[in-house]
Amino acid sequence: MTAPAAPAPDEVLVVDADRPRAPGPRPVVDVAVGVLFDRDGRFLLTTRPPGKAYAGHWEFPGGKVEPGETVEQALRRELQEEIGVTIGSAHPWRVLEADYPHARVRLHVCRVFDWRGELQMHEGQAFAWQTLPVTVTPVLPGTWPLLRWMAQEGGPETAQANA
Ligand SMILES: Nc1nc2c([nH]c(=O)n2[C@H]2C[C@H](O)[C@@H](COP(=O)(O)OP(=O)(O)OP(=O)(O)O)O2)c(=O)[nH]1
Repeated sequence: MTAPAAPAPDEVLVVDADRPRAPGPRPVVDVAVGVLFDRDGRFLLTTRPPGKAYAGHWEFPGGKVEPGETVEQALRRELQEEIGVTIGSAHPWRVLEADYPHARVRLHVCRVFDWRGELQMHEGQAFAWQTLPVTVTPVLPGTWPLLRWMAQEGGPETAQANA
């Protein structure tokens, strides 16, 4: 069975362009990212755990898609593993390609309105429920475009209506 074609990105971002990359073509790593809303229309940001690239930077929770997984399955697994919540539907929203010194990633950003469970930070992350403009710092470079898209699109009511 052939893998489904990769979706065209809505935007391509080069991060820290002055820092060296491995020479030659680099594989693109698929990442499932969740914009999780609470009942008050706030969204969740978490910090990148110690030991990872850009540790301590704020991002939307998520992680790499494993072979054979759909984006929704990957997001469900990652959110269970990392923050202890079980999600219902994940609504595909946008795709961002980010070229970092450590990796090239394709972020499949989904919106999640339906989830249950108590937040548990299993990897020692900090978390914050946020509205725009966000008050946490530093924000991961590859998270800024998502926040900009949210600002362009309006509040959570608009997000849910368009999901
Ligand atoms: N989760 C998440 N990742 C993001 C965002 N923006 C962004 O550029 N990224 C990038 C950073 C990383 O290069 C990549 C996510 O990979 P990761 O290493 O955190 O994934 P993972 O949890 O599966 O990690 P591991 O199993 O290798 O430890 O996506 C975002 O808002 N959320």
